[in-house]
Amino acid sequence: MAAEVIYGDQLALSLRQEMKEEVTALKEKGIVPKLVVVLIGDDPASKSYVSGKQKAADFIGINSELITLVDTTSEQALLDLIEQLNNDESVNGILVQLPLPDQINEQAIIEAISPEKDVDGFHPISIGRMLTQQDTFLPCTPFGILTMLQSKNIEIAGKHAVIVGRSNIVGKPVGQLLLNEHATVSYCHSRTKDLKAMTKQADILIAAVGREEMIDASFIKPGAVVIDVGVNRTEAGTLTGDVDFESAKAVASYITPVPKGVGPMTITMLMKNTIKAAKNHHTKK
Ligand SMILES: NC(=O)C1=CN([C@@H]2O[C@H](COP(=O)(O)OP(=O)(O)OC[C@H]3O[C@@H](n4cnc5c(N)ncnc54)[C@H](OP(=O)(O)O)[C@@H]3O)[C@@H](O)[C@H]2O)C=CC1
Ligand SMILES: Nc1nc(=O)c2c([nH]1)NC[C@@H]1CN(c3ccc(C(=O)N[C@@H](CCC(=O)O)C(=O)O)cc3)C=[N+]21
Repeated sequence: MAAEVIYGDQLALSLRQEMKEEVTALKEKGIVPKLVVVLIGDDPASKSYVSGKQKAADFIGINSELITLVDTTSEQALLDLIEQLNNDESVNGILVQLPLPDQINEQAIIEAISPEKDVDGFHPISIGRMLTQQDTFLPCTPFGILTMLQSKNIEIAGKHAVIVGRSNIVGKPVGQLLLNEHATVSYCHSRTKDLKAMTKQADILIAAVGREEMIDASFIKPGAVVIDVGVNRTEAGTLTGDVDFESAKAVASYITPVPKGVGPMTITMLMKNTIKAAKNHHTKK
């Protein structure tokens, strides 16, 4: 039997509709959530992501501002901008699009953003809070994946989740969120000896590598849930995931497509975090 496809774009739309109503109600109380996105350089993939985010913000009624800087911007200039945004009472969320050019230390930038405005959930304080299961901004892609699993009532507790990829923004935190939901979690990466032997054990398989269709049916246990995080641009210019969708679909129980899978959910959770930041700011005043 073919897997059920979990369409992130459809779930994203219904969540955005709910958020739009919530923002309308907040505005009646004088609260207007505001997100500032800082984009350095003119990488086409980054631009496409940023425009998706702006569309979502417009739809929901979130005030979003894009600051574009040249790719020769110095680390100090970016730190100064962040300080200014940290001190700006009207700004609730700050996102600096990654990756950054070589002259800028990424970790220094992530740590400069006020944890109260860290809607990406990348600050060490946010990560520490996630690890210790305190209230925080969850990183958007892992949060989106969890929301997709929950939307289908997919059982996580006691299941073996295998994550392929251990980046700070996707692999590591998605494993942590699934651990918090009581999964047994294994991480695989470029030094893993026998990848297929690992992925074959997965009840929930998360592919977050960035290699075009590297996971085909032969890596998947029949009936597994397959979440494809990869967004790869092919030579032909189309988008494809880390999973060979057609072959995987024949053995999995659930599968996410690319595009229209995890990507739109990442953006949606960013909006959710921005609304949360605005509400937090208001209750603190
Ligand atoms: N849909 C969405 O919302 C998002 C999608 N993405 C996409 O997800 C993918 C991953 O992104 P990101 O985590 O930032 O990428 P990174 O490049 O930071 O991490 C890739 C990970 O894959 C591992 N890896 C590389 N080659 C292999 C291999 N042959 N076998 C096993 N593991 C391997 C690396 O291992 P090692 O650590 O040993 O180097 C690393 O941990 C990309 O396609 C990206 O575009 C990213 C963010 C959001
Ligand atoms: N500070 C920061 N935060 C991020 O969250 C962040 C980042 N930097 N840098 C880059 C990655 C990548 N990422 C994506 C988000 C949405 C889609 C997405 O919506 N993709 C659509 C397709 C979009 C298209 O057509 O180009 C889809 O999968 O359907 C993709 C990729 C967020 N990232």
